[in-house]
Amino acid sequence: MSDARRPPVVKIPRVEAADRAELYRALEASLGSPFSSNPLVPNPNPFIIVISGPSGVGKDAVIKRLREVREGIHFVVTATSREKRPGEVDGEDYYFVSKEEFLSMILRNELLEYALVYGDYKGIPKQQIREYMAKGYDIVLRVDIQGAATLKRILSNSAAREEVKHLRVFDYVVVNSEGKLESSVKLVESVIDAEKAKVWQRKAVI
Ligand SMILES: Nc1ncnc2c1ncn2[C@@H]1O[C@H](COP(=O)(O)OP(=O)(O)OP(=O)(O)O)[C@@H](O)[C@H]1O
Repeated sequence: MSDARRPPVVKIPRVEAADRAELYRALEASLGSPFSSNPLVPNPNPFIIVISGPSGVGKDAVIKRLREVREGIHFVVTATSREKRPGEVDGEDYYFVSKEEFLSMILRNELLEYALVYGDYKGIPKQQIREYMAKGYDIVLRVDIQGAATLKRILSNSAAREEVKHLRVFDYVVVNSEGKLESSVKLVESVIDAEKAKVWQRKAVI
């Protein structure tokens, strides 16, 4: 075997000192072939994206299109105590529950965030988020600006929580300009992709 075909001589780090990925890389390099075709970097964490903004800016339009163009996202269906309107579908538009049921969901701490809007309760069920995150889905939540501020506080990890006082509520601003829905949705997709490619990923604990 000529020198050119021989795997390069690689210094193997000390087992006690090196982390597992470092050790695998060194062993693979010295053998000249990988142990497995699986990447060493784990899959990115499922991601929670909160879409918020004043009424009429196009939140629903952006979410509707995002669902059409992107796989692997789950749009959380809000629970509400208001009456179902004609044409609305339970489990699709909202989960319709009685006021008593809603209050017991609050007591059982089953809601990530809730609000009383014109006498009716609206809230985000935690179980749905847990279930879909466990399956690897990214989660999309749609809330008003007040809800976004609450979620930012809840979803930020404890290290970030200390800084939150100095941060503005939002991480990104997408301007949904008149007639530019496609580019708005593309920008939202880029935000998701960039966040998932981060070395230090956010990890929401629900
Ligand atoms: N980029 C855009 N260009 C033109 N029209 C748009 C654009 N985005 C949304 N719209 C239209 O603007 C209207 C309001 O949008 P949408 O209902 O999605 O807003 P929203 O933020 O969800 O509002 P609300 O909070 O009141 O429910 C809809 O008729 C929608 O089709």
